Amino acid sequence: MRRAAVLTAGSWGTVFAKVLADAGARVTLVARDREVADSINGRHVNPRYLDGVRLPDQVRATVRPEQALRDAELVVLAVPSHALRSCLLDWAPMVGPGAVYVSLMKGMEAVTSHRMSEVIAQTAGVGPDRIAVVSGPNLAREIAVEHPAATVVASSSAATAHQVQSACWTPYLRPYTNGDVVGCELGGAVKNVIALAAGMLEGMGFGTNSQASLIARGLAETMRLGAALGAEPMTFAGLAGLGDLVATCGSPLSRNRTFGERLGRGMTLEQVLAQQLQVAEGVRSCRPLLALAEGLGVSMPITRQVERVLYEGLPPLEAVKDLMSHEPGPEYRPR
Ligand SMILES: NC(=O)C1=CN([C@@H]2O[C@H](COP(=O)(O)OP(=O)(O)OC[C@H]3O[C@@H](n4cnc5c(N)ncnc54)[C@H](O)[C@@H]3O)[C@@H](O)[C@H]2O)C=CC1
Ligand SMILES: O=C(CO)COP(=O)(O)O
Repeated sequence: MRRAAVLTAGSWGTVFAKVLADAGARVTLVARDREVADSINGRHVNPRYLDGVRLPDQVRATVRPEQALRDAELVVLAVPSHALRSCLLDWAPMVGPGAVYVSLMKGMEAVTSHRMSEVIAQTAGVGPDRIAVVSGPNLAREIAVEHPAATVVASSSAATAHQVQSACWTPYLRPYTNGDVVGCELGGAVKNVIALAAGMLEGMGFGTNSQASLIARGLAETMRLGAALGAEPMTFAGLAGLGDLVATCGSPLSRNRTFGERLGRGMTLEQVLAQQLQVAEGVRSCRPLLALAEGLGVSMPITRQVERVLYEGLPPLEAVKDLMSHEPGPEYRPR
């Protein structure tokens, strides 16, 4: 039986632990809190992040990472992106020599603008053949109740991608492989910023044309950045690109969209943050994404306006007016 460690027991980590167990693995889920671990072991539920969903018996929980990592063939990482480097510095020495690292995360590191697979390679000291990324339209709560969905497993190693694909193929989750790690990670990180903007539009009362225009132009700026970084254009037409943008921008389950909606209704960043119990990755990722884009001479006007709303106090309606007043040009331009 395949052995997997999932760190940690937040929303997506808990649901992905269920996916792996339903696909036949023995899973150890690392919780930060003993109460959560006890509840998973005793009652098979994670009341803090996934109330009402029973986890399979093959999911066991611990608060001790070394217990989970000791014999894990798959090390699945689901922490907020800003915490990954410091977490892995602790965890990587406990990981066995042949284990594959699987990133579920959709964010960029502040200051370095590194993608999560880059942070894994640096801190764990492993080559790209031992890293895979899972991304796609995968709202945790829907996967938890087994609504059918598809996802992408990206790795530069086809063998690793296939290994992770077979580890997470269930009757309700259909994983496709993709060799384009850069494109899959960028799709996941940028869509969170665009979902913040989608929420703002919702909060201001705008309709479907506004949302669809945002999704299409958000995809355009994702693709420009991707092209500059050598990503495959077709990745953005797939699950980790358009698929995830549509899911996240359209769903009230999205934390990023909900965060944006509150800003659109007039709340301040501090007020929204005070209510936020789970991570909304776009809030921290928009700056490193912009820094990356600026360094490459790529224009990301929507991401820039989201940053202005978040960190410069620009009212969302002014951000919309600004975007609408730019001199209109051709629909596609490389930069
Ligand atoms: N929830 C979802 O629907 C999906 C989430 N993701 C991505 O998965 C990643 C994790 O998201 P969620 O599990 O949803 O987040 P969450 O907010 O529900 O859970 C975060 C987990 O990380 C732990 N944590 C929080 N701060 C930490 C720190 N400073 N150091 C170490 N651990 C810390 C928490 O205890 C919790 O176990 C994010 O990058 C997110 O974008 C990807 C696909 C779907
Ligand atoms: O990545 C997700 C769906 O694919 C989850 O989005 P949120 O983090 O906005 O909830």
